[in-house]
Amino acid sequence: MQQAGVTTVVPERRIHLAVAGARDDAPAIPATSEVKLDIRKLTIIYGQRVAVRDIDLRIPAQAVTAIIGPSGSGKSTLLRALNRMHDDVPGVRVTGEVLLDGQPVYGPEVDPVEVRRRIGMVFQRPNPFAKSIFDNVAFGLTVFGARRLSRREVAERVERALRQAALWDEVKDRLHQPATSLSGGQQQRLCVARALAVEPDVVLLDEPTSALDPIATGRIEQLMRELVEEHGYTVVVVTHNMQQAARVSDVTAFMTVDASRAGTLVEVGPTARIFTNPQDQRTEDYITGRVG
Ligand SMILES: Nc1ncnc2c1ncn2[C@@H]1O[C@H](COP(=O)(O)OP(=O)(O)OP(=O)(O)O)[C@@H](O)[C@H]1O
Repeated sequence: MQQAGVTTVVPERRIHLAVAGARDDAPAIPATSEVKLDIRKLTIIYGQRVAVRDIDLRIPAQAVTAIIGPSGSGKSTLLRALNRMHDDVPGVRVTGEVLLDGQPVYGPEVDPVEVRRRIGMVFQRPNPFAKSIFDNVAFGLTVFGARRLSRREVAERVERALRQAALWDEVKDRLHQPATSLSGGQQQRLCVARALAVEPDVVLLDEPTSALDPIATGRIEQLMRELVEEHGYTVVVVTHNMQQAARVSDVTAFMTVDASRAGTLVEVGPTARIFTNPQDQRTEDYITGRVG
């Protein structure tokens, strides 16, 4: 991971982005790159209020996509719509389409539980259950499991998920201790492991480091890259932290609030381009700290 800041030219002006390590080594997303999630005309309404309007966004497979934007621009609302987290909230209406590998996530015959197995989620604050480390990771295997796994299969899945979440070495000798005995950063990696145990395709992370110190934050950032580069997951992360978006993501989507206070997507593109040569004035104003 690069750590240096980048000085760059944004139309006719030199701006030192207060962005450590923008991923200028990241390849541009080729036009043919596989689309994992295809979001079409997605609108999300809370009661009478449109929170997010007409979002068209394609999330590439096996890449980290960051969603950035000011508070209230609907980043979390959009993220939650991707795996139907709004289904159980009264008064929330979602229109438009989300396709996962070309298949509608909101189709009438689609089981939302299966959607959530394929699209896992990690929240802002680590939220382990009041159970052991092992049982936290094994939990989803009982909820989502199509068939009952043997004890050995469960143990193998738990170990694999903990390894992928870069936590195995720290917990392998204390798997039956309470999850609450872990540090905040370890708890957050445990939550990642819990999401991975059911073998999803996509991992959504909603401000996953906002409650963590810089070292634990760095570990989660590194983990996001490993999930993509070593294990082939598709990662979507909502973050307030532009340095984080620049460090970890391949693609950045910038959202803002329109005149009617609905969240809209302003632009999306390879992260290096968004941070060095944004096409829209609103993006430039945000990344250079003039608004936000
Ligand atoms: N459950 C809810 N009921 C009603 N309105 C909501 C609900 N959740 C969010 N909103 C509203 O929807 C809008 C978008 O909120 P959201 O949390 O998605 O934005 P955000 O960009 O993620 O903000 P932040 O960066 O502050 O987390 C806000 O105006 C918010 O008040």
